[in-house]
Amino acid sequence: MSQVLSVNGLTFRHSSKKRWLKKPEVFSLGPIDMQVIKGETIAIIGQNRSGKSLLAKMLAGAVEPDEGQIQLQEERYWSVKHRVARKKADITGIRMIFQHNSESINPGIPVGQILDEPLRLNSTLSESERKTLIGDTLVKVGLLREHIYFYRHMLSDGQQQRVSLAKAILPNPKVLIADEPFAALDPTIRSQTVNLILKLQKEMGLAFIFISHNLGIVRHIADRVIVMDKGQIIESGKTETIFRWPQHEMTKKLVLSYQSLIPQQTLRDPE
Ligand SMILES: Nc1ncnc2c1ncn2[C@@H]1O[C@H](COP(=O)(O)OP(=O)(O)OP(=O)(O)O)[C@@H](O)[C@H]1O
Repeated sequence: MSQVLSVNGLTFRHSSKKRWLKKPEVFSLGPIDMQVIKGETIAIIGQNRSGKSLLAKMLAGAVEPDEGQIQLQEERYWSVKHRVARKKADITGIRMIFQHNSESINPGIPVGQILDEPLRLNSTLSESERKTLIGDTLVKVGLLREHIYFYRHMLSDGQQQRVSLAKAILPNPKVLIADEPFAALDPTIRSQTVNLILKLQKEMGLAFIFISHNLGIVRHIADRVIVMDKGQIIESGKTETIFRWPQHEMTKKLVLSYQSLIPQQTLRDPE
């Protein structure tokens, strides 16, 4: 099994300077160690403000850690010691999608242009190659080539989610990170999106790391679960092991509150 991502000693120390308009508060995260294998799905769970989003942002390169190292395959993607300038290939290797996906789609620009911009900046492809790639990617996420002419207001929530996904997978990343990707979607679109991501993972060998409060989805699609509390990973393991034999008190609490939402009949059913 090939490892795509390796994280060692990743640490973030809160400094009020970093968020000068927000209320000062003390928060530090890590040190975090984690390994990700090609094609696997990892869920990050935990209570509010446990540091899940911050970890995701550091992995995606949106927030700079204070210490540690992130290695994407053999390439050092980020390291404090070496302050390596991230190469284009590295930046496109890990991509992130957000919960409020419509905000990531500029309302004044047609879909084709939105998708072309990062390609234009990060690749050496010609205009016609980019157009073909964008069309193919739209089809891959279940949209039409003609959607390049559409503006945000002409798209449904589900279609907007697909555009965000298309944007994320265009540079053919190794790892896709998503912060609550299913939370804002209604149940039908949610299950379509889940299936779409599973399909893309199979086709592209994409590793998928997602944050979710929806433990039903977590149990359904994650191979492994990472549990966070107060900026630390307090427990991690195979999904079924975590759900059946949670060790840490916080994990027990999360699993119990999830089980209380499942109809009792389902719980008592023999396997
Ligand atoms: N860019 C940042 N700079 C400094 N501090 C941050 C940054 N992003 C988040 N934090 C701090 O990290 C802490 C954890 O927040 P985070 O959003 O990671 O939690 P979370 O586990 O994702 O919570 P939720 O489930 O509510 O989304 C908070 O105290 C927040 O203020």
